[in-house]
Amino acid sequence: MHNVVFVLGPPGSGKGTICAKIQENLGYVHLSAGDLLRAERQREGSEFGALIEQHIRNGSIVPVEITCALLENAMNNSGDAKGFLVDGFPRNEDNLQGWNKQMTGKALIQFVLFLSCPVPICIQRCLNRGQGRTDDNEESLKKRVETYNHQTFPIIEHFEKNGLVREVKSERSVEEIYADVVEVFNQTAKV
Ligand SMILES: Nc1ncnc2c1ncn2[C@@H]1O[C@H](COP(=O)(O)OP(=O)(O)OP(=O)(O)O)[C@@H](O)[C@H]1O
Ligand SMILES: Nc1ccn([C@H]2C[C@H](O)[C@@H](COP(=O)(O)O)O2)c(=O)n1
Ligand SMILES: [Mg+2]
Repeated sequence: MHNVVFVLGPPGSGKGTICAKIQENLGYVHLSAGDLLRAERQREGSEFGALIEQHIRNGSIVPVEITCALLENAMNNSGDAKGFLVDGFPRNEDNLQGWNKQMTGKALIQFVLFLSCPVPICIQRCLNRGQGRTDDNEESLKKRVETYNHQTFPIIEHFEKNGLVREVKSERSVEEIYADVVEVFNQTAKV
């Protein structure tokens, strides 16, 4: 049974940055759904490359059958990990239903780490990111924020109703955010 922490928040809220620090210090393995999709997009012979690129540029969400298979494969190939930080997933109802269908009995959701951050700050972070992403532009970001507000935030609200959300305000410095994140993990370990 894989232990899983979902990491959600608007584009540019710092999910990847904070997950990297958690992985470095707390023994969890970071799996970014976006990174896995970008790798699949580039993979020689992938039948999904064009579809993935279209969704990424459009800020829309790839069908869960593709994304969940990549996540499950990565978890199964990660050896005996303490747990997995599943970054940027589930991002919509299709993701959530697909996860429930494919991963029930295989994964236990410990909690959802929600990095909340004002959208204008997030947009500036993405525009300044400098990683050459095809979706770090005004047009794509507009659509990504739209997707987050209308499709992803309802997923966070779903988990909130089940008492699983741990919100950390993320407009602050990385150090301040991470200090609160460590406390969240410490509190979970005590339960
Ligand atoms: N607390 C912070 N303060 C200032 N800059 C930050 C902070 N956290 C992350 N950044 C920077 O903002 C950019 C976006 O961060 P990151 O890639 O971690 O966000 P993300 O939530 O994973 O975004 P996406 O959903 O687009 O993948 C990066 O350039 C990162 O270095
Ligand atoms: N569950 C997911 C996660 C990501 N994607 C696609 C669409 C996103 O805009 C893009 C980039 O994700 P990020 O690296 O910003 O977390 O990847 C998806 O379709 N489904
Ligand atoms: Mg990211």
